[in-house]
Amino acid sequence: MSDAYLALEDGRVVEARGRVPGRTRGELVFTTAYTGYEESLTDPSYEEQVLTFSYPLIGNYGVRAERFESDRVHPRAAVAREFTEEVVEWLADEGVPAVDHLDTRDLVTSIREEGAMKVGIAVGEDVTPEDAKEELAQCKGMSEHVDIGAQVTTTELTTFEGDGDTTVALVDCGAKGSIVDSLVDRGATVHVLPYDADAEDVSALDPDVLFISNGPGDPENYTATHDLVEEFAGEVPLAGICLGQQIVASALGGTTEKMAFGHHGVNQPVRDLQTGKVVMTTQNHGYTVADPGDKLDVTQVNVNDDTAEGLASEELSVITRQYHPEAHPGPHDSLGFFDDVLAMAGTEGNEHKPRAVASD
Ligand SMILES: NC(=O)CC[C@H](N)C(=O)O
Repeated sequence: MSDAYLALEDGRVVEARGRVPGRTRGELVFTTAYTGYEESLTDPSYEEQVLTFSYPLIGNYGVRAERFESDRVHPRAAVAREFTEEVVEWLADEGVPAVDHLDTRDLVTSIREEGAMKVGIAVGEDVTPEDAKEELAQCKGMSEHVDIGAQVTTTELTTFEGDGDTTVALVDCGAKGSIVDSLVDRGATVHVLPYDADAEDVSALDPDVLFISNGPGDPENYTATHDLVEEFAGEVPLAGICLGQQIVASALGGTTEKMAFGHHGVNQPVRDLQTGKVVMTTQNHGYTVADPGDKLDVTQVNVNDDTAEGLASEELSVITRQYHPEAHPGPHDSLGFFDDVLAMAGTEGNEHKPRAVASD
């Protein structure tokens, strides 16, 4: 008997050590990031997912709130080979079930071979495999969370003042805090809007850039955000990261699709098609732009699988990234993206010198 069971969609039930009790379910994904567990666990993009760490020891440098990317832990549960006590206390405070002492390498291999799969989790003294199977039976597919943006967005307009003269309207579909920081660091004033903001809300801000954030779930479900992109394309420069790239592409005539298990890690190589330069990037996504349509050009591709990593339109003033140029966690190779966004706005930021060694 064990005090923790994972019921997988492929029919297996895996035993583990229970670290934080609870019963839950979600799409089982993994990250190969070997640092940044605080940033990953507080990334709203993981909403409704169960996050498995391929790196064996999670918590070896403590837990500090200043590294958090949002105000709470977003995965429905956390899985690792070993969690430290400090991480267990943090997850317990947040009410997030956690398990360890299982073969996470085997779990990651299964996800790689069979694709991201649903999982039911039951943790506690008297749990049984049937409890985990009951959770699995209730688990929705990611695309079935049709209003997932409501679970992660800001409830009201929030402004972060910069000392330059660029105004950015950022639509919060589950934005990581370091995206806002990266813009404010460069002098922009960032108005963070709810994911379902309408055209009047944006026009009232008279922004130099409309920026669509990262976020969880299927990009096709963000209908209000699609409408904003369609409304302002060609009127206001557009930028987007991860989910933002997917929504912009879809709203401008492209298509998106679900990947087998996505890209979740901090060492994904991306090549710029113009310069040929390769940068290492942080990635966390399970959907991708299958076809950018005829209004956007692919400017950067993933070296491993040729998926679209950067899109642009000079005519419409659009620049988007599938990866996370803000890092947090991961390499700073692509922080220059934020300078490019402000340059596209045609205004001057502050004298900030990008922290990155090289921009993408
Ligand atoms: N980090 C993100 O913005 C993720 C985008 C989208 N939910 C995906 O999984 O592809």
